[in-house]
Amino acid sequence: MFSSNTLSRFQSVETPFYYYDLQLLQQTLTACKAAADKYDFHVHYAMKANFNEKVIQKVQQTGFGADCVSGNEVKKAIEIGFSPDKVVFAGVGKSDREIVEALEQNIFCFNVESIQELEVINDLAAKCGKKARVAIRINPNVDAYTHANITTGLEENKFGVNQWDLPACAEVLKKSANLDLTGIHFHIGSQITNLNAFKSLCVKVNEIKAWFEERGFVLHVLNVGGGLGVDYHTTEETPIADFEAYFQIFDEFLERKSGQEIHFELGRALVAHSGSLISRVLYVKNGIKKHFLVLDAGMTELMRPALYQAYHKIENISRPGAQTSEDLKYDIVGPICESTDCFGKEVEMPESFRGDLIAIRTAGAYGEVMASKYNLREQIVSVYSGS
Ligand SMILES: Cc1ncc(COP(=O)(O)O)c(C=O)c1O
Ligand SMILES: N[C@@H](CCCC[NH3+])C(=O)O
Repeated sequence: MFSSNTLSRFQSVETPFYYYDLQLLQQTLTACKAAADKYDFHVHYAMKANFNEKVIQKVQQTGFGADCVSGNEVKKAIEIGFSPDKVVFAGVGKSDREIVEALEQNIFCFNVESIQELEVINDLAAKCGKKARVAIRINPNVDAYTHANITTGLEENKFGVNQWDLPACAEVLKKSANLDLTGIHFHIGSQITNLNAFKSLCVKVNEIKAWFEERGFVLHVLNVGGGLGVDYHTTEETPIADFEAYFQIFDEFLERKSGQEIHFELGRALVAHSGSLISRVLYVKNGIKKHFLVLDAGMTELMRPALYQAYHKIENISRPGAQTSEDLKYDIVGPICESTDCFGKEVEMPESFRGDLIAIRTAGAYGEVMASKYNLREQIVSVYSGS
């Protein structure tokens, strides 16, 4: 729950807005860093999860690298202070301009997602008089047991080089004078809560690593991506993900040679719980079959429920401690001209009124950054505490 100071501060800010608990963010980053350091693991923060400046500044100060998925993310990371040798650039559709700009910045490495991309990077690096460090992103065909829309490591997904293309990939690597192979890269999906998925990933990485090493390639880096999920139901009870249990799996199941670095690309688990979307009830519509709370925030501010039917805990923070009843359930909707503009259906809430403040919790990852201008909505603003 929010402190009374925070609640009274909320009264003076125009809704909707994102609220970030920077203290919780710092505790989360510190916990992750300590757990990673224990195994000498390297974490690159997946900037796509949240590139709010205050958030990424804290991430940068913790000593993590940055995992970027567009030229603008690469630029932003460097601008904020991430050292280029801690910046990696992934994505299935890097444009020539984005590649050249990243080459000019001397980033640590491109996570390359197709053989054609490998050839293009080699040509562009030659033109720039550079050697591009590359890791091959491989599609391991490992089930992440997560929502179908956020699974990335199955053969039907567009991401990475398929295993049957590895011989051709090795040929291109051997003949490309302007490529320098740093290692191999994997990412099987997001919001993964069944840690067995990561065990299966380790088994696959061991196999593929051996394949490369048998052919004389030296792999300095094994990058196993991100994907660690958070519990959206227990925002207060488990505000910090179990990083120790997560890293321990890789320590136990991943084979590494001495000197070989293990890299991670965590996004959601680092930032999700520290963000909430704060909104106000504009209207209460009581019907026979349904009661609706119409908020001033919509799918334009938080798209996850509309996009993946994602669950977020919704609280009426104007009525702390007020009783809920089985008989009073609301559909919590926004003002956007779409029927999917709904944050939750049949949500048990205390009786709510126009003007009440509503918090949509665990919205720090893939929330603000996925906001859109649809319906010519206002630019979303952010409020911070605990800095
Ligand atoms: C290549 C890559 N790395 C890292 C991430 C971060 O994932 P998460 O936020 O689930 O940790 C993603 C997003 O799914 C991704 O596509
Ligand atoms: N945007 C997604 C996750 C996709 C992660 C990026 N590959 C979410 O909101 O859960």
